[in-house]
Amino acid sequence: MPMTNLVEPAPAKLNLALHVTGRRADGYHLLDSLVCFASIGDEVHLSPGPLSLSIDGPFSEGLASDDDNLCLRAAGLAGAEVAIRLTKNLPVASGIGGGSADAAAVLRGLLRMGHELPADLQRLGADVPVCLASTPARMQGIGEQVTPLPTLPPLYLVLVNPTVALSTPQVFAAMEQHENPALPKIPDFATAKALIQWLRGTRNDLEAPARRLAPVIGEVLAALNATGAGFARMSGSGATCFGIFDTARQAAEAAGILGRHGWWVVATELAQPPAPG
Ligand SMILES: C[C@@](CO)(OP(=O)(O)O)[C@H](O)COP(=O)(O)OP(=O)(O)OC[C@H]1O[C@@H](n2ccc(N)nc2=O)[C@H](O)[C@@H]1O
Ligand SMILES: Nc1ncnc2c1ncn2[C@@H]1O[C@H](COP(=O)(O)OP(=O)(O)O)[C@@H](O)[C@H]1O
Repeated sequence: MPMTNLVEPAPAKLNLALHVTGRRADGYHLLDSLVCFASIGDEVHLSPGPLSLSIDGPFSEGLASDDDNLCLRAAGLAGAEVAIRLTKNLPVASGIGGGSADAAAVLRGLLRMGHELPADLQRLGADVPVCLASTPARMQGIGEQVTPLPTLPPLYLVLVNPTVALSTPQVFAAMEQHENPALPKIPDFATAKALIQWLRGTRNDLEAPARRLAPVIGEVLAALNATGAGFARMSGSGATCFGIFDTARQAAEAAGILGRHGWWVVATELAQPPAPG
């Protein structure tokens, strides 16, 4: 039965590993990425009505509710008349898929309201297909090949953004080496330790160019390591970095210490899969 007013979470996307394996003739890059989703995220509220968007939340300032907003673009592509309220909890242009996660949440909500998924989701953004399911996946191609993975072990995460917005195209353009090896075989991870061990054999190929554009990323990674992260890396095109901690308590304590830098800091865990239907 189609639903009317509803709320859809838009979980933050994390690229636990991100290899750039080539570049297409149109300039888009081929990726091989282990992607997961955090319980922190934006929130999308949908209700029937003429197409409209209002934005609230800690990062609403500086994000226009105009036709370029990915929420409106997603609803427009689906041909839906819907009133959208976006609660923007995630920093904008920060490598954790905020815009793509929002677009995917609007599309999930519209599905629940009885609409159909539009063709060619990638017109909205390379990350939209993986954000649609918001469950752990291997992402390949330019983002259109999404292979779901088994559930990951519990992860106690701290996300840190030094409040520097990085433009995704600029970070790709600053890469020096576009052809890098693919990810090693992804096993079924029984524990966080096993996952970390595997991550040590992988990279984020966008980290070096992002650090050249925003050297503070190096400080963030050093600070995560200094507060006891078992593993720390930048996500996507940055500048948000994640640390993996042994326990929720250690993550919360580290977040308290890291918050003193004046950065955006949050302790979080992996997202629960979205409710079916
Ligand atoms: C790098 C990644 C990794 O997950 O994450 P973010 O840093 O954006 O979170 C994504 O591929 C980003 O996805 P998304 O932010 O949706 O990118 P899009 O809007 O489609 O593309 C923005 C620009 O990034 C470059 N781009 C994007 C994806 C890709 N596979 N190759 C590219 O070269 C292109 O210059 C493109 O014009
Ligand atoms: N709903 C939205 N949330 C965030 N950014 C949006 C949204 N709609 C459009 N954008 C635009 O998309 C760009 C990329 O933002 P975002 O998706 O947050 O970053 P990233 O791709 O690095 O994860 C921003 O510069 C912003 O202007």
